Amino acid sequence: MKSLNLNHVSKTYFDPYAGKNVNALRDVSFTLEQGEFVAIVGPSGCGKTTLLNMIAGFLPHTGGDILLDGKPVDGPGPERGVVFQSFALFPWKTVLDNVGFGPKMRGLPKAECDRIAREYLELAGLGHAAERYPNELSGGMQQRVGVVRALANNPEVLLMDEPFASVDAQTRMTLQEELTRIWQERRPTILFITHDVGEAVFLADRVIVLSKGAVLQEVAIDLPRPRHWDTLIDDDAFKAQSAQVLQLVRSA
Ligand SMILES: Nc1ncnc2c1ncn2[C@@H]1O[C@H](COP(=O)(O)OP(=O)(O)OP(=O)(O)O)[C@@H](O)[C@H]1O
Repeated sequence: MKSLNLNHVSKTYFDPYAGKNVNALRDVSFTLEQGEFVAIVGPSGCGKTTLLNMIAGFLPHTGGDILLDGKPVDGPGPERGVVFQSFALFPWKTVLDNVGFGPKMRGLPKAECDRIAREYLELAGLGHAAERYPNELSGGMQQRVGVVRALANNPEVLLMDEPFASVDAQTRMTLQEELTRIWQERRPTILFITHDVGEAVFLADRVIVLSKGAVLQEVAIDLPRPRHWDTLIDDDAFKAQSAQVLQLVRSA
């Protein structure tokens, strides 16, 4: 992927209860370049999930253009991987087969699917769990499997919608550190949606703040990498950037 461009994108829903249209997104424009890690934050109801679902091709947009390498997005595609908060691993498949599912769907031979799956599991420190079934894993481990399953498809852009929201705070910090480490090693393009300002600043190169369906401001995050919570939690630059983004979200 060279770039993902959103040009003046809007989305109007019809709300059958109120009997009128709701403008969930208005005139949203931004660009994601190859290998960037961008987070989108904003208060509840500002349109984050709607935006991600439209980029994923699950929902049609009602105005503007969404272009992947210049081509309009008009449905889901394998070049866009998606990880949700409530991930669905196949309970009847082992962890190895869950992660190898995408490569298998691409028609690769079983040995190659297993090789790819093992490589990604090792990358996430899950090599030892390859033969287990999802219900034998903790919630944090399942979430890791969900992330590497999406990565094993080798997507050009990874779309993540609050993927760590349902795990405990300790595990969440570990998952955030792991994701930044994997991102630095592989450099996938990532668009990460969260309502957690600390998470957004910790992970991203750039944070886009949404307010009432529109882009309020983009904030560049110039913290050195690799990023670790042990050092950043008390780092003045991290605190200042988090405070800046938090103020924007609170004013949104
Ligand atoms: N299917 C739908 N029909 C009508 N209105 C909808 C629909 N889905 C979302 N909306 C409205 O669109 C707006 C944006 O919703 P969206 O779920 O994208 O926000 P969000 O920022 O992801 O919220 P949260 O952080 O609470 O998940 C809200 O006003 C919501 O009520």
